[in-house]
Amino acid sequence: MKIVVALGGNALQNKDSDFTSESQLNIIRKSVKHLVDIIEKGHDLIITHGNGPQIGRIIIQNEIAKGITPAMPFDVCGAMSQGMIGYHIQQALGDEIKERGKKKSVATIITQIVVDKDDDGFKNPTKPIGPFYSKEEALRLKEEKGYEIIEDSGRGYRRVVASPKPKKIVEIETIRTLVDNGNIVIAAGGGGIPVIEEGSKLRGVEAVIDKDLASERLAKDIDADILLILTAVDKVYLNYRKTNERGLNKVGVVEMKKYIEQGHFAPGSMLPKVLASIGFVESKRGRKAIITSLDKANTALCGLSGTIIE
Ligand SMILES: Nc1ncnc2c1ncn2[C@@H]1O[C@H](COP(=O)(O)OP(=O)(O)O)[C@@H](O)[C@H]1O
Ligand SMILES: NC(=O)OP(=O)(O)O
Repeated sequence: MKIVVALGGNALQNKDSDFTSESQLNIIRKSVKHLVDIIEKGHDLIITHGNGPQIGRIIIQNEIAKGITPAMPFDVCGAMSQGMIGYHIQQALGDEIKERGKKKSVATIITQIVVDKDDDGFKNPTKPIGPFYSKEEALRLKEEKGYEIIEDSGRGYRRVVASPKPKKIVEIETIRTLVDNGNIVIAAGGGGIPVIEEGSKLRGVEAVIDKDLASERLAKDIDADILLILTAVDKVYLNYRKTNERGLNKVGVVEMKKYIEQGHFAPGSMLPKVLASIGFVESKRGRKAIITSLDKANTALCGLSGTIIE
């Protein structure tokens, strides 16, 4: 099977207070073991990943360094996050594959994704980036730096930025060629670098695309069989974090759409995962999406855990 695996933040970082490069590589080394288990079952993997915490921190580094060295624009920070995270996944995955006596090449593709310059996402910022703040810190940053702030699923306050929808993956032919030739590809990291078309040229824009929606685009474009979204929770829940919380196992798209209308999924966190899953499953008969945690990925592929949307 051809599987697009979307790695969420918890596969890339330990906790919000431990952001060293060493810590990121260590957690990725643990995460890739689950991915190599999938590869050993004979599946072809295309890996995407988030970058919300990482791009937020790169932007903070740029803000602090202002006056010493020029600040890089958002699109360049997005490219930096793709390179940084792709490098660690590429190294960790390559080492794990070698250790298990397998032969497979791993390559990261710096990926640009075309967005519509008039996308509503530019007017209404929804993508949380960077660290979590207390309410007081968040209000101070709003005042001092003009950040847009939201409360993020009961986990604290975060800066939000524009998040236009992904329309077209610029490097799709390269990705397809590498996948078709048996390579493991890391692409559309951080949702891809958002670019707009200006005549025959591309121009980077100030935004962060949602990686789950970008993963849906990629999974459709390479004709994947499964979109596997790995995050911090083992399942999608109804009435999440309430006393009547209930995990979803196998769900059809009609039922899932009903739950969206009832407001069960938080925008900026679970909602894009559910929307990406529905979009992928609806696009072709036989396609399946799974939302689960990294440690449940393998059992979920056997239909034994996670939320499976068919
Ligand atoms: N209905 C829901 N079911 C499960 N998790 C939910 C739900 N609504 C919001 N969430 C939150 O969404 C989080 C996943 O989104 P996010 O942290 O943005 O993902 P990522 O792993 O891609 O960074 C979960 O860890 C949980 O805190
Ligand atoms: N770009 C993006 O969606 O990142 P996260 O998954 O880390 O939020």
